[in-house]
Amino acid sequence: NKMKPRPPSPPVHPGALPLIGHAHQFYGDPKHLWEFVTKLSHFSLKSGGVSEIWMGPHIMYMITDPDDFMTVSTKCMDKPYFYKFATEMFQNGLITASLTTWKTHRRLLNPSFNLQVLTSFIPEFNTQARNLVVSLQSEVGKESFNVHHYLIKQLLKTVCQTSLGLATEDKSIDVDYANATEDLFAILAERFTRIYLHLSSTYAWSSLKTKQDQLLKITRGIMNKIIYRRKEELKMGSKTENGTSAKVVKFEPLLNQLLELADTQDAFTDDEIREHVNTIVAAAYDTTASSITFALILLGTYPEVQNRVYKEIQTVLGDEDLTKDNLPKLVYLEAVVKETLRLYPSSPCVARRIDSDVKLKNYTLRSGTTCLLSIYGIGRHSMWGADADQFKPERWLDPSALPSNPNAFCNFGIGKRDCIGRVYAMLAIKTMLVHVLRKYIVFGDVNSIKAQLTISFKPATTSQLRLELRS
Ligand code: HEM
Repeated sequence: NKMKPRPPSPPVHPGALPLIGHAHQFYGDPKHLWEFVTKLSHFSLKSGGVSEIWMGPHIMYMITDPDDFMTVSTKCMDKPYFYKFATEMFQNGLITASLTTWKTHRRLLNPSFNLQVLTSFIPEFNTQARNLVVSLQSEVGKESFNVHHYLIKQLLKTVCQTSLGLATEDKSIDVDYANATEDLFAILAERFTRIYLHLSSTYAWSSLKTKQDQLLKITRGIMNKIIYRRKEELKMGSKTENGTSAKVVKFEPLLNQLLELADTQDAFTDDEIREHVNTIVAAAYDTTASSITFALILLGTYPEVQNRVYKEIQTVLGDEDLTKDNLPKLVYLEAVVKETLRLYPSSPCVARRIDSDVKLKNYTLRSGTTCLLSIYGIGRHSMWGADADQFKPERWLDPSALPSNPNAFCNFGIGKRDCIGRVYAMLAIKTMLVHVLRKYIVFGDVNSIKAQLTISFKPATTSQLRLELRS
């Protein structure tokens, strides 16, 4: 018999039922979803980096091995069927676009995220961080409060500024847009956890779909108005040397860059521009706000780390603003941010469609399945050492103490379909932290925080942080 033996299947997560597989285990609120994802990740880690779960008849693999993570990220660029749930929301935006559209559009968008463009945003990051410090003032000396709430609002404003370049007095993007986007994320997560809503035919009749349509009308309406107005302004030549009609803006916002590409290279339609801006705003503010929240809570839990960050800020910056020259000198702050992301990844799990058999180190993933890549699991892998679960920013200062595997830190994804905003995120996170820590001492206890997963990862506990004025 010359037939090759079938490669072994990865260990199956416990608790599968006939027909529905593990679908019932997904069912629950966002806190439950987070607990379940951590459970799946730990099972995969214990199973040598690959495990299997069944959403009804559909096979999904869970990967927590860095090499296998890299193999899947580079070989498979398309997204699985449940990303399509977000297609109505983001259409041809980078996250949900078809592979063909994605290839051309990613190439066109990459220059908008180069270092020169991003460093031109730093003064705006400083301004927004100062606004955050002012708005936090009312919490000084009070009980523990919901700092994530403040960060969501401030980061949405920041990302909208750099993406849209609205004048300071322009309130086009405000509570309505933020609330609608948050609710849309919650709808996506809820649909994912309810297998009977995976079919578009059943979803079409659900109350969730009705709510989604109403919310989409709001977000589209707001964005369309802004784009239309900007086009008119640019046409009328009110473009200033800053590249925008907004009087005080000193950079070229993303929207203007895209309109220019549309004008000169016929690169995008108006709808596509809206879809890109919408996607980028949504991908940016939520993840970044969560990361800053967890960094502050961790600094509040470990006062000696907070002191060391503060001392570094004093030595490197004194009272100066952040600039492209002094930012790279904040090495301990960078270590704190990376360590926060490693343990509390704001994008803890991404997924790929397996469209042809993929050979991994010990298993072969079958074509027609889905692969979940657990960023959370890689962050807790034993390659980080016996102290993998502990918050120790110092590990980043000693390269010999870090895992030798180049894919160990994969919080922004790996390969061509990685995060286009990784440098943007690092700049924004650091700027916000510097301004807050310079003004306040923060107190928190990370062990008292429950987390939840609604597309991105965030705190579920609302008492998160206390603030005292730094004297
Ligand atoms: C701490 C903050 C952030 C984290 C942890 C994060 C993480 C990620 C990850 C893991 C991916 C890959 C998704 C996948 O493989 O399916 C991704 C994609 C993406 N991110 Fe981020 N991100 C962050 C901030 C940002 C920011 C600030 C922006 C924009 C300014 C952004 C825009 C995007 C976009 C557009 C994609 C899709 C890229 C593509 O498919 O070509 N992200 N992000």
